[in-house]
Amino acid sequence: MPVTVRATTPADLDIFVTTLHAAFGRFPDRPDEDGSGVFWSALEMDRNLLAVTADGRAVGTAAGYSFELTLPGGGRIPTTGVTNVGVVPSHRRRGVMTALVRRQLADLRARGEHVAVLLAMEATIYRRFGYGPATFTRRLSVPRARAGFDETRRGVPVGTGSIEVLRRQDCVAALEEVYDRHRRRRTGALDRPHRWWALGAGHPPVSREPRWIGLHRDADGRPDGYVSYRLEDGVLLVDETISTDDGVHEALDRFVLGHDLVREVVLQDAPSDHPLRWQLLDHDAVASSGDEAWLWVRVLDVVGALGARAWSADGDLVLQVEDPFLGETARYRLDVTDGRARCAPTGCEPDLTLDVADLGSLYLGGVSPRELLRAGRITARDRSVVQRAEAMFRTERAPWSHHIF
Ligand SMILES: CC(=O)SCCNC(=O)CCNC(=O)[C@H](O)C(C)(C)COP(=O)(O)OP(=O)(O)OC[C@H]1O[C@@H](n2cnc3c(N)ncnc32)[C@H](O)[C@@H]1OP(=O)(O)O
Repeated sequence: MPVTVRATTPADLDIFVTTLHAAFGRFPDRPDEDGSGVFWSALEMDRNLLAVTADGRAVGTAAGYSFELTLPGGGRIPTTGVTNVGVVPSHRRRGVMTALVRRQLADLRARGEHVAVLLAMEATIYRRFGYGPATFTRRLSVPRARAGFDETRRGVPVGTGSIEVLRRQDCVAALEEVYDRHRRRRTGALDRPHRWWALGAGHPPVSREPRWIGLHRDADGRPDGYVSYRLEDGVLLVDETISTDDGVHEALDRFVLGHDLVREVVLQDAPSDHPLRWQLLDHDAVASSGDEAWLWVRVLDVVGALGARAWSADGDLVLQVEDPFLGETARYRLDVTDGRARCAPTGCEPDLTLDVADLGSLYLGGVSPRELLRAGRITARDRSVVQRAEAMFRTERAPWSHHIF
């Protein structure tokens, strides 16, 4: 049965939420009277889509949030966080999602956006639509009894700040401000618009669920980091540790790893390059699990996207980018001088040939071209090209994203 995809308005909120929850098999929570209090409260109803059957039944949804994404080199671009894609079980596998995604990608291109991003429910769904996994997280668990820091390291930070334990609701403004400073500097991070904090939308510590916050302040008393956590049956679970400085980050890690009445500390969704095991006396005390993709990137405009980020090495590359979902193939010449790129369509022979989803994976510098070559995902003219690509795409730190939307 053919469906029509149409944009929603605020008047569609109820039908949007009901259809979405039917797709997920859940009953919709209702937000508080002021519109706050559940993760989807920050929906932008002028940006969402509904798939409707010929007899007027809503059977599918897709949403977009307006975010800003931090790129390698610190540039920031507007991007859409795609989410709430759902098709009611009675209408699956008939192309409803495909119709929603096709319309959404066209809309996002019309807005002039270079990339779209999403968090995937299942890693098998989104590659076909041109999204590639681009940032990664892992779960780090440490038995507290083995959590001693190695004080003989050459670079043990000299802490001049302090940590205060507060309830989440008593320091929201400080959390918002610290997060905002962090995300402007961290490649792969998304902003958390004020509206999310004001509504308590999203997940802790943005949402209003009770949390303890270790708020770090510098020597002048200015907040410059925090850790959001709770204790469950002797396990201290960290939602996120946010700071703009490695020394502050270590101070916050020391704080949770030194907490009394705790058997184990779990850093959920930690960056993939967290140096914790190199900071402890017992290298093997840190168990890493749950390695997974977090942010998936979909390049919409190759010229705009490649021109917007900074590059770690100068050089030139010709990329052939294949986009089977949109039925497009094109070659682009990338010329990098002093870390900035000029990118333009070309007719030259390609150095690298890759799917647009793999370009999305490489874009933020969190995935190595060599690894994709070894995996058979990209092809290269010769080895020297891969070395050059490796040096150019690389970023100093792994990109990390931790906004749940
Ligand atoms: C960013 C986010 O919102 S993540 C949340 C995604 N939503 C959910 O998981 C909610 C529960 N699931 C659903 O609502 C639906 O099954 C959806 C949205 C995942 C898919 O909707 P459908 O309308 O059935 O997809 P559609 O018929 O367009 O299928 C497109 C292709 O994706 C494939 N596909 C669809 N769902 C899945 C899946 N869960 N895993 C792997 N492949 C899938 C289909 O087989 C089809 O492949 P083909 O083109 O080779 O034939």
